[in-house]
Amino acid sequence: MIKRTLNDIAEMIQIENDLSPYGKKEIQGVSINSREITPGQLFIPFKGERTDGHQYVSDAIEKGAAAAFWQEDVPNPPTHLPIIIVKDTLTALQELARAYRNQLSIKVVGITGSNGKTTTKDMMANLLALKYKVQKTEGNYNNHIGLPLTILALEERTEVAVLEMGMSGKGEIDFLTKLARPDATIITNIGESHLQDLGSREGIAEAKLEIINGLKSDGLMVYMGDEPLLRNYFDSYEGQATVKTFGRTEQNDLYPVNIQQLDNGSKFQVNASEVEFTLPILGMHNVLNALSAMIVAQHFNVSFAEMEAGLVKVRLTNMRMEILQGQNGEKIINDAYNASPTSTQASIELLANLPGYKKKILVLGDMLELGADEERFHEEIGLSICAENIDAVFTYGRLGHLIAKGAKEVLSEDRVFAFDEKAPLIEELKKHVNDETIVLVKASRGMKLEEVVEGLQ
Ligand SMILES: CC(=O)N[C@H]1[C@@H](OP(=O)(O)OP(=O)(O)OC[C@H]2O[C@@H](n3ccc(=O)[nH]c3=O)[C@H](O)[C@@H]2O)O[C@H](CO)[C@@H](O)[C@@H]1O[C@H](C)C(=O)N[C@@H](C)C(=O)N[C@H](CCC(=O)N[C@@H](CCC[C@@H](N)C(=O)O)C(=O)O)C(=O)O
Ligand SMILES: Nc1ncnc2c1ncn2[C@@H]1O[C@H](COP(=O)(O)OP(=O)(O)OP(=O)(O)O)[C@@H](O)[C@H]1O
Ligand SMILES: C[C@@H](N)C(=O)N[C@H](C)C(=O)O
Repeated sequence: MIKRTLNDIAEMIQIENDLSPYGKKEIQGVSINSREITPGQLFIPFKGERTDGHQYVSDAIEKGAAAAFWQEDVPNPPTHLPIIIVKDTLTALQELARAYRNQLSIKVVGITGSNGKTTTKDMMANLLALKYKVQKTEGNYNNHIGLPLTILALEERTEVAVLEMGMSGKGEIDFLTKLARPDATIITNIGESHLQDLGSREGIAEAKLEIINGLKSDGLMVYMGDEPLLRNYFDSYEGQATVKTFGRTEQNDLYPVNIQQLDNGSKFQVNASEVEFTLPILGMHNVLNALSAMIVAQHFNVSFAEMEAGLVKVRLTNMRMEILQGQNGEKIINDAYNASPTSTQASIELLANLPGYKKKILVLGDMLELGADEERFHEEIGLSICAENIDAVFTYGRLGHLIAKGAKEVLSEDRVFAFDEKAPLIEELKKHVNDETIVLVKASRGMKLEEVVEGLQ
């Protein structure tokens, strides 16, 4: 984590404060939450939806914070305390992170895409940790606040930082990538996430492609080559970066062969090696996520034989294809972190192809932020369900009724159940599960469908 004096920090964010007598006081790390302060940190207050962090500056320092920022338009700064007056605390956080990143002799991998950023980040970190001291985005800290916090948590001796870059609007990735200045970048896919804000998949692709704006000129750009919106862009790309593709088809630089679906993951080989890889994470989409990380790992001189050891140890951030056990002996795939049409289709494909279960049940909730076509997207999900592979569908939420409507076109009505409340859904679902059943649970973050998973356990 960042360790600098207050004088250093004033210089790094280019402000002129008389910090005496505190100028030589050193901070260790940064926090935006006084409830989580650890000794020596710099506390950065934000005006939030529920309260203003400036109310907690004195409290933070009493709890051991070494110093705090204070936004100049907030009255009554506690001048008797070690504080740095700034024009805007968010900008100060971001510029401190930018300056710190530029002082570090570190390689950076930036990962974006509609789906799979967090998963790919976890896989990437595992592969690079075989050879390097690696730090990565924790959880989903991937935006204009989370990414700067992640950078400021980097140790001076860290060799590679794996940073997740999220967005829900144009210009957001451009800001993040120019701050992080990555040496390698990945675009996992182009789905429909945040379509409401971006207007079209073309708009989503344009926003994701901003990641190349911060890529080092001799850097590596890796993208999902089966996506026409990306391939069309790179077919006329004239930049100096090395461009590599991954995907299902042989048009890509790296693609999987001899894929075996296991009950807890996949075995596969790739076109560029004889090594057989085992990925203890379900789903073909996660094989693709692994391929993107493997291309970057190869760029960092990690061998395929070493990658085999790295992939077999991958453990994902929770609620992504998390395999759990229910009260009645059923297996549960908790994939409830988030959902869009692309990620939901990937999960339905996974469940349909999973060997070893007599009964397979889908529990699907609303997919949010999809814009004007949201109802069509949900009905199409229902229509896509294959009656031969899926035994029952339970839906939750207003838009879940549209999934049910589509599902009833392909499954008999007695195999489709739509609910507006979680408790009755859980009660009915328990009647349908036993030790030969597997249940997959998926919806957007805002639906909190993990509460259904908890109801089964
Ligand atoms: C600034 C902050 O901390 N926000 C979080 C806070 O929000 P809220 O406004 O409710 O804060 P409060 O009013 O409660 O408090 C104000 C501040 O005061 C501090 N404080 C309060 C009380 C106290 O006793 N002491 C205090 O110090 C407090 O800490 C505040 O700083 O709480 C919300 C609920 O927990 C958080 O959600 C909110 O976090 C915001 C959203 C945030 O951006 N956090 C980042 C660190 C982050 O990276 N969060 C990720 C999610 C990122 C994300 O959604 N990514 C998108 C893509 C990017 C979209 C982009 N357009 C965007 O807007 O994000 C994606 O799809 O992945 C995470 O948490 O997982
Ligand atoms: N390559 C992929 N293609 C389609 N769906 C995917 C892919 N990778 C992951 N998913 C699905 O997306 C869900 C979210 O995965 P993950 O958290 O890694 O993505 P993310 O991009 O970080 O998501 P978010 O933007 O919501 O934070 C997973 O539970 C999985 O269902
Ligand atoms: C908060 C934003 N990153 C997100 O995940 N939106 C989804 C669609 C949700 O809120 O469920």
